[in-house]
Amino acid sequence: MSLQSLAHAKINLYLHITGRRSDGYHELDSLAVFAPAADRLVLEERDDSDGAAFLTIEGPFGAGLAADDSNLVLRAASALRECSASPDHLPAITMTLDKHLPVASGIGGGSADAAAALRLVARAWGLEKVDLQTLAAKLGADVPVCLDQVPRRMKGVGDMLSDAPAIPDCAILLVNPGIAVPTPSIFKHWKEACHRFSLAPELPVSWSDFPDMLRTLKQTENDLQASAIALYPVIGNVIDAIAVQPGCGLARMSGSGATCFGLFGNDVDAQAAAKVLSKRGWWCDAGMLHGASVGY
Ligand SMILES: C[C@](O)(CO)[C@H](O)COP(=O)(O)OP(=O)(O)OC[C@H]1O[C@@H](n2ccc(N)nc2=O)[C@H](O)[C@@H]1O
Ligand SMILES: Nc1ncnc2c1ncn2[C@@H]1O[C@H](COP(=O)(O)OP(=O)(O)OP(=O)(O)O)[C@@H](O)[C@H]1O
Repeated sequence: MSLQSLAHAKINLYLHITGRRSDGYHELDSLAVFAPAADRLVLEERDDSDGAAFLTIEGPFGAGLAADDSNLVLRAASALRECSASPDHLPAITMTLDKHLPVASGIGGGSADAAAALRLVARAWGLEKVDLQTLAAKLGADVPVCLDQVPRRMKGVGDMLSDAPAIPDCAILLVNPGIAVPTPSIFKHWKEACHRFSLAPELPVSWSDFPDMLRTLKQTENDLQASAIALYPVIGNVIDAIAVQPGCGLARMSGSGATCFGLFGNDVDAQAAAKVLSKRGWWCDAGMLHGASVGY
């Protein structure tokens, strides 16, 4: 048996830090959407029935990513194995991760891979009844939202998901300047430099069109953006370069960076901007939002 799934990049259209928990983690309010850019995970059954899971990694961002127990794909398989009544008799599996998303870049690539692994391994091992949302939350803050890969509002530390407003047709450009940004360092800088909590914005049930969505989003921010720019000034250059591309309605950083995005009313403008900015040696990817346009 062979199964496969795409693990799409998660983009935080806005990210407000709304509070702090006793364990040190910050409460967030964010609107997560998914870009067309994706890793691909393929699962194949082996002949053995000892519950073993193997991983091989390939693709443009595969180098330097360990295929050992630290990889979120294998951690997802382990978490599912623990849910089985007969873990040593499950079909052995090999997974191949084709890595197209830059690592540690604010677009939740590892989380998307973990969610894809949960979806595929649960099918391969007949564990579809397992509560994947609970397992996902244990694997990482962004893993629950990556299970369904549709726009969602995220609260808490990413574990409280609710419906997003219906999103109009919209294209997205992703740009990464080639630096890995560790999330803890950005939160640490924010805590020391700013540490002012934001309010959660009011969102409508739906946006009538692209300009309507932009009006709301322009009243929001990514609260981690200033800290990321302070530590990695090139991120500011990337945002400025996206903002001046024809048709760009909003340019902002996703997550804790360094990937930034531009929102465009149509795919042609987004593709043209990707062509221009990739000449600067930056990783660029453009296309229509994945899994959006509900109700349009
Ligand atoms: C910023 C987001 O990308 C928004 O989608 C995610 O919340 C980040 O999720 P993530 O990469 O899975 O983050 P983790 O690896 O769990 O967190 C790394 C570190 O960032 C800080 N951290 C992270 C998330 C959060 N809500 N509050 C925090 O204070 C903590 O110091 C934590 O130890
Ligand atoms: N399959 C994987 N793909 C990418 N990173 C992984 C994977 N498994 C484990 N990791 C580890 O997770 C860390 C974060 O990687 P990831 O690419 O998910 O970061 P991110 O895009 O900044 O996430 P977020 O948007 O949630 O902050 C990396 O430092 C990497 O070592």
